[in-house]
Amino acid sequence: MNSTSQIHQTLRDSAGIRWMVLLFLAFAMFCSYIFMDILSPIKDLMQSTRGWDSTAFGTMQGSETFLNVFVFFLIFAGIILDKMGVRFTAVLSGAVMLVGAVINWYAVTESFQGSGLETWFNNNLNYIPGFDELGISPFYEGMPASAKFAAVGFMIFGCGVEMAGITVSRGIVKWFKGREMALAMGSEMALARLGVATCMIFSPMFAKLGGVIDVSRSVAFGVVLLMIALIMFIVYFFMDKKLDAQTGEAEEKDDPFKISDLGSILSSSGFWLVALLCVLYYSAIFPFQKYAVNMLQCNLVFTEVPADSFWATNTVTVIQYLIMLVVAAAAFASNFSKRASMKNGLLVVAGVALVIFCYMGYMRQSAETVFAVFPLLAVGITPILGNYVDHKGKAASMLVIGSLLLIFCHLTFAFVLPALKESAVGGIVVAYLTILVLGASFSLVPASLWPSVPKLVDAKIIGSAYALIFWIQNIGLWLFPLLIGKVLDKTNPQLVADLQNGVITPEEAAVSYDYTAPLVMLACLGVAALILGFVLKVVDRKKGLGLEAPNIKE
Ligand SMILES: NCCCC[C@H](NC(=O)[C@@H](N)CCCCN)C(=O)O
Repeated sequence: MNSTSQIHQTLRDSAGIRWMVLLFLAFAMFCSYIFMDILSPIKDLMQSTRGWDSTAFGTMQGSETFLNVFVFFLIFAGIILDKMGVRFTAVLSGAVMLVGAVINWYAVTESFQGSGLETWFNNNLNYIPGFDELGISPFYEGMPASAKFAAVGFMIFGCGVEMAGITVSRGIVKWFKGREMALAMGSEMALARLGVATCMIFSPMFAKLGGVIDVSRSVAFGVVLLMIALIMFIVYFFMDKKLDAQTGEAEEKDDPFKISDLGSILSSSGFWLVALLCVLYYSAIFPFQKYAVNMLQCNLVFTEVPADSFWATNTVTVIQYLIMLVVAAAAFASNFSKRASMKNGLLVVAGVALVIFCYMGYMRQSAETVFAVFPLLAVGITPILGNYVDHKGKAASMLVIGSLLLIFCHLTFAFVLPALKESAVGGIVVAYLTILVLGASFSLVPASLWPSVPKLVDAKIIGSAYALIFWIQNIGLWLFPLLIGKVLDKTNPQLVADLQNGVITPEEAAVSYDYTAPLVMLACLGVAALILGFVLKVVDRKKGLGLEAPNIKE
């Protein structure tokens, strides 16, 4: 390298540094995704130890999006991002997530029970004028105090995590535009999915550690990870500062945010189609994810493994997690291997490890470990599909295929799985296959949707564009966990009555719901997303949006 090219080299021109920056951002998102779903695999324990029924659980989970949607926090987050820049917003989002998480943790601790704070929450927040009338209050009369306070923490965390999401997206565009942008976004999402799988495995383990159930241990684990996420963002802060010093750029100063920028985003039909498709698709995935473990518990018969069996030990949990890392690492590495034999070898290793992972999940007879395979497939293939979008394009077609697979999976869960309840092996096999196909769908849509946004709006307003899409998406993410909880209670009236009258225990009730109605509702969202996908293909052709074109011109 001669001295002139050294002078023009910036941090982002070095592939190693660029990918290291991605690692910091992605690891922070990995930690936040763990926290986001930390209570999902222990819904049954929340019911049996804290008295959260489906409505309380759904309301508390839905609160994550409350401030973002109804107080328009996400829109402000977009403005902060475009005004203050990526690095400031990254650190701010890390701090906000941590504050919310600590509150959430305290709410589910033993110390909260019987405290003055618990009494206060029991006596207050039972009626929120305006919000109650509109049916959008994140609290209701009779909601357990711990669920109310946890909801307060979770809504603060929700502001931080969504702010982090748009910030990381803009950060990736800043460091990777014109390079491997979709692969980088796919890799970031892959690590986030690994976070969800990690949480599915470790959250129940921490809650049941030492044979004593304490749900707050799981949340504490998430809080520690969020501290690490904040450190990652701080490290990113300094690297990003150095990049700006090298390039002499300061996007936020050169291109200050103007409210009129929002107008130019909103007048784009392509933007609207992508935003609507996003809300429909994600509403059928993330809210489902919060109930999926419980849905499996209700639709499959799990035989408790004897406490002295090898399959009941925490060692198995750790081994299974290591196997999961092999699946993820081998599939991920296959993207970067130039030799076909090496690539295929890595994919075979990933496939074999995946089968072992599934077998272990079956032997452990727990719904959490069966569902843990869902994000795992996405870990492996999201980067592969991102790479495909970078080099071959076809993003709009991938959105259509992803929606089709989504419909197929929710209908299988709704009608085929309950029919196989008596078949111990058949039920699990169908559950695994359907979860894997859903995982493929969950790779196709995100890998193609997010890298398409920079094609729809001007580069200088990308932060606001992501914020607006996230805001629209958050309306669905707020509504659907709540709706699923309500639909579950409404379509299981006998179970709810038996529980109230003490005919069945909370433990029995927790695993006896009929999930058909909520699943059909989610399949309908898939149908609407599919229709929008076709419309988007037509609009893309007519307006030449370039959604089917590759990101990298070769
Ligand atoms: N760089 C891509 C960022 C988007 C990833 C996307 N996340 C979201 O859409 C979040 N708004 C959702 C947060 C979930 C709330 N429970 C993803 O595919 O994960």
